[in-house]
Amino acid sequence: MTLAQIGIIGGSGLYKMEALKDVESLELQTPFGAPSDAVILGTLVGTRVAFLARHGRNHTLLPTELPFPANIYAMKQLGVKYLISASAVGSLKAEAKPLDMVVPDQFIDRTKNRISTFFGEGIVAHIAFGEPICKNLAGVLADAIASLNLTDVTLHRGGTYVCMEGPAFSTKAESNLYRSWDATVIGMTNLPEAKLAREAEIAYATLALVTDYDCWHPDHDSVTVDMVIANLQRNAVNAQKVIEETVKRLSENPPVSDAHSALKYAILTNLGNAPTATKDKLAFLLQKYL
Ligand SMILES: CSC[C@H]1O[C@H](OP(=O)(O)O)[C@H](O)[C@@H]1O
Ligand SMILES: Nc1ncnc2[nH]cnc12
Repeated sequence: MTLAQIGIIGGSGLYKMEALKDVESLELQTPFGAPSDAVILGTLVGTRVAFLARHGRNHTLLPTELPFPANIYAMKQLGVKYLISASAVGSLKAEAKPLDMVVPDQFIDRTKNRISTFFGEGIVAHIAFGEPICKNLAGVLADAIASLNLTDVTLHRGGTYVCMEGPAFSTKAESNLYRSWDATVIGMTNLPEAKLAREAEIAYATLALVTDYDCWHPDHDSVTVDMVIANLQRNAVNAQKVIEETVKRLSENPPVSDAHSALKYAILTNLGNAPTATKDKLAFLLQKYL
């Protein structure tokens, strides 16, 4: 049963969607454990959506501690087909200034300790990930941002998000290295989420909200949390407006997405002979293919 077709994962600063009505709080369990916190089901501009605070509503989980598989599987269990991730990021380019919004189209993986697949235990799959973000969902998100004409906010369509392990911010040498790779923003969370969402055949797009210039910038010797927090609060207000407008557009005109059939040619194992326990564990992902 589908409880919500649109999911929202709120990152640092976005722990709650103020405009949700008819709210239900679900303490979910998945075969991959419990999600970061209760999933909040609610109505936004007439559409049921599922909201999850990525680090918990009281921000208690480090990026490395995040239960990414449980978070994405929980969204799948609810019937989510489109997932919007709101995330705080540092900027690696002068033109992407604090408070700006970036809708990235690529990732570079610099994580070390993340689980970013549902597969294993007798079932092997290799999803295509050349285009890690759903272009159509990202287009709806970017158009929604553009339509709002937010004060002090410039929209940047496309760009590369470097996903680092953290929790410490980068060194200057690292920050300059990522700049030399032409990356646009840096964060600590979105890449494992995007991979798992693709395996779960959920279209995924990132609303990257710039909080700081990372440490490469001549005005910043290092990134500090107090610098980030001041901008997080303004970003959270803007993010909610953007999400509301995006949900309205998605419900009026749900886009097609390659992500919705990502497993079609990805599974190498003959599922007929695969371990029953693994098939049961992955039931929400595999049901179409069994
Ligand atoms: C706010 S400082 C660093 C913290 O913020 C970002 O989190 P999220 O992507 O959940 O908004 C970044 O990835 C770090 O986890
Ligand atoms: N400079 C930065 N590096 C990594 N993650 C961030 N999140 C917000 N700012 C960041």
